Amino acid sequence: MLPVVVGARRLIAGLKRRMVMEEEKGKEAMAANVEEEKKSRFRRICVFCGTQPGKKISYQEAAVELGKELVKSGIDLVYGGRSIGLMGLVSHAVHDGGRHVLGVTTRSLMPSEFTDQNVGEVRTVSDMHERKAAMAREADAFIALPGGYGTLEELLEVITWAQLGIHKKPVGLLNVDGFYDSLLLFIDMAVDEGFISQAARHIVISAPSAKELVKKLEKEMGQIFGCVQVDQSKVAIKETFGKFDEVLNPGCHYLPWCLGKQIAGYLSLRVQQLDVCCETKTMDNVFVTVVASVQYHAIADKAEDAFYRLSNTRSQIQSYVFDVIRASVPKLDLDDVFDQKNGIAKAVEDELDKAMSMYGYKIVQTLIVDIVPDDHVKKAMNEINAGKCSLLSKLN
Ligand SMILES: C/C(=C\CNc1ncnc2c1ncn2[C@@H]1O[C@H](COP(=O)(O)O)[C@@H](O)[C@H]1O)CO
Repeated sequence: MLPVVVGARRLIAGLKRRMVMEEEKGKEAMAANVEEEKKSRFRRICVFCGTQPGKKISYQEAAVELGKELVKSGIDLVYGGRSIGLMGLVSHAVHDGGRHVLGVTTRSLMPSEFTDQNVGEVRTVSDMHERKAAMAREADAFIALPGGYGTLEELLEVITWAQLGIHKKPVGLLNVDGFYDSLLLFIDMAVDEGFISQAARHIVISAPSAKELVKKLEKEMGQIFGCVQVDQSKVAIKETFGKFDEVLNPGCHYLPWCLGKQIAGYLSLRVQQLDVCCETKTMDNVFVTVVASVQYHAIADKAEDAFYRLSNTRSQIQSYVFDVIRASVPKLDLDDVFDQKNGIAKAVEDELDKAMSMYGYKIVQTLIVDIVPDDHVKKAMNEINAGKCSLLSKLN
């Protein structure tokens, strides 16, 4: 046979083999995609984020990471429709990964002089209110990446709508590098001050990475469908129409929200530790810092008290420790404080246990882990000790 024909045959056979391999690969990829898509309960997520890229590279990386996570989970995107800042990064990542991108914009936000490289479908609506309503309607959940006023406004609106029962879609904060720490602290403070209820506090779900956040939102979505999972070492507080109903133990529970059932929050039963530094003065006028270490846990049978009666357990424990130490140490000389540290610890523990059991907490152990006298006294004590040592060495 002519060498040209042999070469052509080999080439065709090689091509055929490659085609079969590509087909197999395609099938595997499709199977993997189907597998991935099965993973999410969400069809489409709405992302709010900055029109600016932000100063840290981590913000931009997080936008791309979120886009890729949506693709991996088979979730489409709805967003504000511009291709600038973090908005551009997340929308391109989703589009490049083959998922559908819906940008909702208004004529005023998207004038013809802007030459954004928009991807996917762009829907133009008449005003900003209609735009937000359309984005919310099209999504099964919301995620806020770092951003400015626009992002905050969109985020707070969907949180408020959830609080009012206008929607039942989970709301997540992608807390990149602690960007949203101060907002979360503000929310906790508003809960402590009585402006936000415990139940409404749980509307906001946060995580430092896209993967964790999507997972948490999925879990929350299960809850919205009525299934609640209580993890080991925790109990959940169930309310019916805002009133305490029962304490749920670890496992799976069904809570139909249409009958007013909901989880007001979770309570950890694990032992926790709090170190309290208390400055006080001894009878011989030495300023000392006494460091007490308290181990405590919520009592399962008193979970209702532990959840509702105290807004800040740790600051309450701290106040009791201060009270007992400031009542006992000034009655003792410095040397006696060292000698009687176990007695002081016992007094703190007894007082704490009595007081905290009313609030559903058990004090496991209290130790005085350090007694630090004022610097001048420490120096003087060191000098006295050094003097004693040199005298002893001379005598020997
Ligand atoms: C800043 C510039 C134009 C602003 N144009 C916007 N276009 C589209 N969407 C916007 C715009 N401004 C705010 N949004 C929405 O709010 C979020 C971003 O606002 P932030 O203040 O940057 O956080 C975003 O989710 C949008 O939906 C000049 O080019």
